[in-house]
Amino acid sequence: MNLDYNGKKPQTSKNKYFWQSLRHAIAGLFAAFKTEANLRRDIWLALIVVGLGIYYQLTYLEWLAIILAIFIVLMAEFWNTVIEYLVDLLVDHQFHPLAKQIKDISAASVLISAILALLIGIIVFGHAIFN
Ligand SMILES: Nc1ncnc2c1ncn2[C@@H]1O[C@H](COP(=O)(O)OP(=O)(O)OP(=O)(O)O)[C@@H](O)[C@H]1O
Repeated sequence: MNLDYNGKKPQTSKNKYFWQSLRHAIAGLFAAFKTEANLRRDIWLALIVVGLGIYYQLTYLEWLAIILAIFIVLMAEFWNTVIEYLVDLLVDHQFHPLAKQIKDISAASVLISAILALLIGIIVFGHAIFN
């Protein structure tokens, strides 16, 4: 994680303007993509799924289901990353049974979202391929 602020005083007060909130949210997006290999893998998978969707000419409702599935998985990955950082901040990488439980349950939420995406993918592409 890059914690170098180029000598500037880091901001710890609330954002005052929308563009400030947006800039920090985009910085968070880049930070997550830079550090999380799982997130980068999910983006590649999502791009492949979108390519297949274009190839099989999915309907309006099928696209809706696929887009929802992709964003639910990404949201779960982002929250999992947040929880991992929070736990590391709290226990400073020391072993703690509760830290393990929190991280494992958080990882389980990603697994559940991935199962949902897989089911949606099977239903949508199964229908598109065999009909
Ligand atoms: N402080 C800790 N105390 C106890 N167990 C921990 C601790 N930190 C990590 N673990 C265990 O190691 C696993 C991996 O932790 P880590 O923070 O590296 O997640 P990760 O490999 O980035 O997970 P993911 O694959 O979901 O991104 C956790 O699921 C947990 O079982």
